[in-house]
Amino acid sequence: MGKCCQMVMGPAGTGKSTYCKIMQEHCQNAKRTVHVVNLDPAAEAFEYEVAFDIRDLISLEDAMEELELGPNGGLVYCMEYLLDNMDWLKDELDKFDDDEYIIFDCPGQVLTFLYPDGAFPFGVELYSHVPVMRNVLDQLKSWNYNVCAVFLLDATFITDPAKFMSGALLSLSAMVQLELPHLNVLTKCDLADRSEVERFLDTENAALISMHYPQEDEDEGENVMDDEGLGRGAGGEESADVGTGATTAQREELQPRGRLQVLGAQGGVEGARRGPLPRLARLTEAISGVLDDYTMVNFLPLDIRDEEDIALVLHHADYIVQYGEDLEPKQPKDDIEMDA
Ligand SMILES: Nc1nc2c(ncn2[C@@H]2O[C@H](COP(=O)(O)OP(=O)(O)OP(=O)(O)O)[C@@H](O)[C@H]2O)c(=O)[nH]1
Repeated sequence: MGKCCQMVMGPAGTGKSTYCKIMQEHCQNAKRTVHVVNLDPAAEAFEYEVAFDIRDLISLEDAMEELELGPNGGLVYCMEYLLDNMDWLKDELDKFDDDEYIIFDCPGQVLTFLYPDGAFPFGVELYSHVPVMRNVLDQLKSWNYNVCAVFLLDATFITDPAKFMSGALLSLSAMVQLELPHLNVLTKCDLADRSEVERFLDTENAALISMHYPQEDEDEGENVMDDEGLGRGAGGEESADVGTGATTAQREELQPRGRLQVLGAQGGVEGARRGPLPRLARLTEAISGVLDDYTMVNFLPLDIRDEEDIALVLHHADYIVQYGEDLEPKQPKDDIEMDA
């Protein structure tokens, strides 16, 4: 049987370590061996049985202290250090038998700033903007590992489809950059209403977006964005920030820059509550339409209290990495009894 592994990734706090723990327990109960490896140099504690730990090679704390780096630079440095020391990883992996199944608990994104309501972490995109994770994965593949990316997103995101969609785009960018077979999992389903989760997953993104942010009558003063992403009325005058009464400079400080604006914030915290500007809402809807049309990002729900959910996620991952393909088919129990 070939070597198989899952790379468990996703934004910070989406439940990567918890996923590894419940998969390990599930497999132990099924008398199946999996090894969980910690590849997060920022990890503090985890509840699974760790096979080996990147922090024995380098930890984020040491990198930040010794090189006077911030958390983003420190994390990228640690992963590059791993890449320079792949013989360490190879030596550790070689201690396992050839047919062992490994689950890698990968780093989350570093928090550099927060979405206006404080819930969505964005930062250095280790999986899409720097090549280091891709290079680590290429090495694993060259050592004959069948690799599956398991990308986790928090079910509580479904309360805001635009936020959920930005998470789906993160998953998509990881898919594009890593070029790995990919499984998307919606974690923490125990915290959400199950029927709501099912309804959400069955509804197309574009429909969700338009339900959540109904379009206003755009003839009545369409907003447009200038180069700096500040809202202006149709006549070109700068729109007042009704929610906060903030000055332009204050609003600029409140507003996250770049792609976040595409997904909808106008005028800081209050603006984010009001929803996106009409033009941005149309863009968000168009992007979600593309995701729908090409069935690019689908999620499997995971409630960690539900063994069927856990088994189904594992089954999909096994299928992707072709785990057990060359196992001898088991004799059905009835046949064994009849033989005896
Ligand atoms: N209710 C519930 N809480 C969860 C679940 N998964 C994770 N959590 C909680 O969410 C928090 C973060 O979980 P972790 O498993 O540490 O998440 P992570 O993605 O490994 O976090 P980082 O390594 O910091 O990126 C912890 O307080 C967990 O107890 C879940 O399925 N249900």
